[in-house]
Amino acid sequence: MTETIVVKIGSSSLTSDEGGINRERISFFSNELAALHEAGYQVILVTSGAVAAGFRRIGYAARPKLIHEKQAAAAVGQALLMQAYQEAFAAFGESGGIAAAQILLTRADFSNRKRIQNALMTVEELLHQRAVPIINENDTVATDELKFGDNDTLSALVANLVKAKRLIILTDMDGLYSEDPRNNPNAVRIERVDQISDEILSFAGGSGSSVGTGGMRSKIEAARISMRGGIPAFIGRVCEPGDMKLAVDGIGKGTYFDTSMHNLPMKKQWLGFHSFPQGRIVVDEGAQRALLDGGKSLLPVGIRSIEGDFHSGDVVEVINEQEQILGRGVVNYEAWQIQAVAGLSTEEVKRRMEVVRIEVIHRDEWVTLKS
Ligand SMILES: Nc1ncnc2c1ncn2[C@@H]1O[C@H](COP(=O)(O)OP(=O)(O)O)[C@@H](O)[C@H]1O
Ligand SMILES: N[C@@H](CCC(=O)OP(=O)(O)O)C(=O)O
Repeated sequence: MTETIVVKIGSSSLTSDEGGINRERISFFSNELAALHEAGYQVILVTSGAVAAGFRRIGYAARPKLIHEKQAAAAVGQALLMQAYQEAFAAFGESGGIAAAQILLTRADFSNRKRIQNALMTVEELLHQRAVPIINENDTVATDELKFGDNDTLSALVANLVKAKRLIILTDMDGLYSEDPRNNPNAVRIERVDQISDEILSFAGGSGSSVGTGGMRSKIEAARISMRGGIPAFIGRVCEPGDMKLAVDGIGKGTYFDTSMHNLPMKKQWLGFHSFPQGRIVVDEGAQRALLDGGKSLLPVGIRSIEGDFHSGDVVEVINEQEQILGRGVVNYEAWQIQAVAGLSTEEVKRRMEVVRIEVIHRDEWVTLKS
């Protein structure tokens, strides 16, 4: 089977701080992507840069802050960005070059089964035809509260969706450092990460440039989503010819995030990444072990307390007493029912209440999110 690589390029690598596209950089990255394409990979690009590319052209002096101004800038910049990629990719391959295809997605598209399946089918057909799908958030329609905001998360969701061989997140730094090197030149680079611990998260700061948005923090969060879905990730820099291939081959300039997880089926991707939890269940250590290590269902006996007023069939988040998120699942009880039976043994629950299923969350309707 042909392997797919998802590459995410941030605004800071494609545009200048003053606004506008850096055509040289676009041409360089397109060269690097074409080399992967020619090596036989299926290549998907997740690109930022629409706002940064468009704000000057539309007449703003600096990157706008207001949502409608950003959306207007993105509407202008997205066209400029695609035009630049179209021109750059036209130079490769046979008869007219590699076709670059625009796909604009929102968070709402991922939550809607039909829409995301349609998007996936389109992406697969484009890859089959040896085109390069170029994905960005659909900034002009994404509402503030539902925005990805940065494209790091979007790229991890895309990598999961297509079951990529690797997610490559490119930025202006050659990997994750123990601290932002812009603030501390003595910070050391982390070569490999196999678990996103609190320490790793504490290393990551915000964006260093005036055009980037997410900084290292959102990249680490993206790596976590990717790893959860069984997709190894790389965060780093591609600055010399051949660097992209090295990054894919596991010897690039950056940090590698390894995973021993299996790919998540579509249903569990929805549960883990796209559903909207209606409440929280706090569980004890025994229940945590059963859910995380034992592949078991959640029973009333392991429940300490609940938060929120949810109904049977809703998605809830499960946390431990230290408030760490363990995962999400579809709950089989009403919130008031759990309140009545929390901490009780299965026999006692059955004695007190008529329930359709004894499991509060069945393991088939559960996805672990704690790494
Ligand atoms: N621990 C860290 N290691 C490396 N870079 C970091 C770290 N913490 C914060 N950063 C900053 O994250 C920036 C990259 O994120 P961002 O500006 O959002 O770029 P992009 O536009 O490529 O997504 C770097 O330029 C750097 O200043
Ligand atoms: N969709 C937006 C992405 C916003 C952004 O700047 O993201 P990033 O540079 O990846 O932190 C755009 O194209 O401008």
